[in-house]
Amino acid sequence: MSQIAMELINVKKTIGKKEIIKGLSFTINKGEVFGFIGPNGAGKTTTIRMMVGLMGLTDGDVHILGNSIKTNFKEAAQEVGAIVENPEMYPFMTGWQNLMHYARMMPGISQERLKEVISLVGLENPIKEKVGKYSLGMRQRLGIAQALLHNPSILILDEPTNGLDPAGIREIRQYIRRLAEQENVAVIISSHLLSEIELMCDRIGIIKNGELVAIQSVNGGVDSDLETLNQQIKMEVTPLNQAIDLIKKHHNIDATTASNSLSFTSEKESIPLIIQTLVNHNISIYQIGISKSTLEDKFFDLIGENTIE
Ligand SMILES: Nc1ncnc2c1ncn2[C@@H]1O[C@H](COP(=O)(O)OP(=O)(O)OP(=O)(O)O)[C@@H](O)[C@H]1O
Repeated sequence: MSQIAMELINVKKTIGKKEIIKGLSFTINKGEVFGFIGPNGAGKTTTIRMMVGLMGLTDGDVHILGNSIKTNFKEAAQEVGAIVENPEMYPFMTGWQNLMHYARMMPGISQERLKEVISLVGLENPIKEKVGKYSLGMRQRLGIAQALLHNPSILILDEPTNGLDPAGIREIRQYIRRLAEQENVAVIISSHLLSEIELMCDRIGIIKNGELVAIQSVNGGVDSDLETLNQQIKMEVTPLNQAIDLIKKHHNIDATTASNSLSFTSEKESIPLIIQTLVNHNISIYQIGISKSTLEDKFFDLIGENTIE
């Protein structure tokens, strides 16, 4: 069975004379959290509106579990749950009553399913309380529960962390990861704040001016089309200068120094080889620290801007 949940095939959108989306093609897998990132005005919301059928495509197609959104809209749409604008909730009704209200509009949603989605987003305790008393994070989770009622294979969230405090973001992150890992739901999240969603995504697609700039595996996945993040390595060694020369000579990497350490960036696969070179030349290694260069650095490199606002 195919692992592909959604496929964008050369999707284009022109509004008036302006080409807003200029031929986007990428796939999203089942059980994957995919971040859709770009500066304000890049075209994220427009793309998402097309993915969920709220807006027509000028050209190209979106396949959802193999069904074209153009020719098999009904089959495609029933596999998608989405929060595109802020979910409409009635503050004077309880969480349960709000969900019941939506469930009545859809055929075949059982009370069991309601309980299931409530537990998926961890709202068992406050579900009998009025939504007016909920925090923004709880309201977002209720919105996710609502979007999941009809058991879709794909959940699309446009800027789900907007306005949330760090604790709220952490909670959303937990439940989204759980959905992907336990329910095999493909989750697509858009954001212009990379640092907020970096930790919850498996892959990130960066969009700028309606074009895909890069697709990046967050944890350095094995997918061959994907560029993995370089590692930033810091080593405390002696003698320092000899170590720098050896790294340059044998691995063609320029290391820099700070106090009695050296640092450099390299692919993960090269790290053991570099260590071996140093050990073979009797360099004493006291400490090694490895950190990923942040996706934010990469993001700014790619879009060539210093700020995303
Ligand atoms: N109905 C429309 N008519 C004309 N231009 C539009 C329309 N909708 C969007 N645009 C333009 O298309 C571009 C992409 O907008 P979009 O809202 O998709 O970006 P975004 O990446 O979601 O940005 P944000 O992070 O600000 O939500 C912008 O330049 C916007 O001005």
